[in-house]
Amino acid sequence: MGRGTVKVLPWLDLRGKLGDYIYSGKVLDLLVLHLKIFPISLPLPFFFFLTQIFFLFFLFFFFDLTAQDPERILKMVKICCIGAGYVGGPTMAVIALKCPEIEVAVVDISVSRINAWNSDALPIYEPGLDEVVKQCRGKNLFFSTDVEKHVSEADIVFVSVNTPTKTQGLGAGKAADLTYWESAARMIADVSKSNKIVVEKSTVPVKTAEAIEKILTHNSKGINFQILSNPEFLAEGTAIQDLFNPDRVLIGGRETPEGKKAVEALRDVYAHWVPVDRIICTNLWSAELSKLAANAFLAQRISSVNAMSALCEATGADVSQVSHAVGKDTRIGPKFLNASVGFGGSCFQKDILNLVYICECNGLPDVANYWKQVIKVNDYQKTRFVNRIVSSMFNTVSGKKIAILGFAFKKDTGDTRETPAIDVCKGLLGDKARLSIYDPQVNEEQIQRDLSMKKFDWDHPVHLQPMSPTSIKQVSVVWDAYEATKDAHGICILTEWDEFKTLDYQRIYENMQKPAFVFDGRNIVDVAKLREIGFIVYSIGKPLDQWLKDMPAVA
Ligand SMILES: NC(=O)C1=CN([C@@H]2O[C@H](COP(=O)(O)OP(=O)(O)OC[C@H]3O[C@@H](n4cnc5c(N)ncnc54)[C@H](O)[C@@H]3O)[C@@H](O)[C@H]2O)C=CC1
Ligand SMILES: O=C(O)[C@H]1O[C@H](OP(=O)(O)OP(=O)(O)OC[C@H]2O[C@@H](n3ccc(=O)[nH]c3=O)[C@H](O)[C@@H]2O)[C@H](O)[C@@H](O)[C@@H]1O
Repeated sequence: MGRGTVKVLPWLDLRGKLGDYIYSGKVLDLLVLHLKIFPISLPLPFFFFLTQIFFLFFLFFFFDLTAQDPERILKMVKICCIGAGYVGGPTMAVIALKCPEIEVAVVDISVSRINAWNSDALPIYEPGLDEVVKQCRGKNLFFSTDVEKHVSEADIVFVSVNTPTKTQGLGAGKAADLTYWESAARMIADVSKSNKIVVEKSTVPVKTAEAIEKILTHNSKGINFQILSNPEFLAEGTAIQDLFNPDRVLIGGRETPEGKKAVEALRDVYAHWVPVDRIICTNLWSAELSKLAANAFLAQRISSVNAMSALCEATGADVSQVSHAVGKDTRIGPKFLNASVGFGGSCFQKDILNLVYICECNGLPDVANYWKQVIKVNDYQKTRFVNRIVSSMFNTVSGKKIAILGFAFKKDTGDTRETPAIDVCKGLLGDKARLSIYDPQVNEEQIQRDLSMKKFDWDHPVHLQPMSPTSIKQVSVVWDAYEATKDAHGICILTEWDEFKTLDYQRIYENMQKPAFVFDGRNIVDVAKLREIGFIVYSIGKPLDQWLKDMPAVA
């Protein structure tokens, strides 16, 4: 490998591109490039032949490509990623697409997941993913359960396994459970016969690299392992876009000559499509902590705006107007200021709990308490939403049908991990409501499983999760918003799917019990229009109907 020094100047960047064409055998592309540079040669075959020869000489001798990259010519670089999940799958597919000369194997202990990756129905729904996988699968992208074989053959091993919150023992409810990480590290040490770069892709506590280094070096049989931290910042629903055009790529490594070489090698992979000024190289601990910090900052913005939404309802202000005015300040910026029923997803809560635990372990209880508040406000927001529903429906929803529109934690994903819908549904079921749930990407089995699973149990490999949870009788799952809302007393919008904006609310109103309520947890409906139809509308952080003012919710 080794275009590490190559990307600094534009003409050297061109050399990199030419090198890629040569190494990946794209002879036709090379000829096209040649014609672009010497268009005059097309009608003159002899001149074309001469300039082609000149062009190749120019490449090999002037730019001295062979001397720069002897290893790349002799040996195709192999990457293996342990963990074919929401991060491992899309990230490796994009690396395979952007680096045709690199062979990428994604491995997992879950047979069903790997089978799905090898089928037409991929195991995760992510816009644009299908096309990327289809372009590379079977060429330089492979999905396999033969974990050991692919790890032993790889030059770079990414580890992208689950890092759930511990549910038992020391640090239960906060600390990260590194069981899967540790078992992956021990397996790497066991099967390796050549030097490797091991990359932390999972989100891990600060100093995990040190622990992993110890496991690897104590079991290494003389093999050299370099550990890098390369946290992932993609968001679900926009993963492919985020991977194609990341705000930054972060690589942390040891500040030794070997560590720096390893950082350079990984930087070379990303440099195939990410501009070098967006590839940030730091020490290991900064990279590990930056990931936790980034998620904590993002979640904090949502809790801040959600806290404001409660104040808006109390005062008659409109949270969307407040967010807009605040976000116009260029120091604050407009993103991530949408009030909601609460943030969900597999990482925000888990990573903040992890951060809190690290602060406590480092004797910083005040810092820990500061971050804990972000989660407390999130829980408050979900409880507040449920209380608002129950109190406005005469303080009881017992036996009433409530339509739940949207169950995924955000639009454009089928992921339900830590979705606020779970807590809202559980709250309503606790008050004996009957729920009719519709989400365009989440099926009944998943919803029943989510509503019966214990907190944090979801974050384990699929085959280690409870197999057949008892299904909840008061919950039905339907495949149409109109079916879900038929004869319902109220509607809760819990995911901001675009299709919920354009439903025929007049038709829905006519088929509902009266008074008919809409509780919009995502601020996507046209409140004035719905009120005109006859609905009593609650929209997070918006001025309240007289009805709602008369029935205050106790948070
Ligand atoms: N989901 C997301 O959007 C993001 C997640 N992350 C982090 O990335 C890591 C992975 O997250 P996801 O991909 O969402 O999880 P996931 O649950 O979708 O995937 C993890 C995969 O690892 C496999 N696995 C576990 N132990 C294994 C072992 N020893 N050998 C082989 N395979 C094994 C599991 O079967 C599972 O398929 C977590 O640390 C998470 O915090 C980081 C950024 C974004
Ligand atoms: O570490 C991770 O797992 C990832 O977590 C988040 O990505 P993700 O959880 O996929 O989705 P987000 O777009 O961040 O949304 C998280 C939650 O916050 C909610 N949200 C988001 C933005 C907003 O303004 N308001 C709001 O309520 C969303 O609806 C969703 O429930 C981060 O955005 C990623 O950078 C990070 O890599």
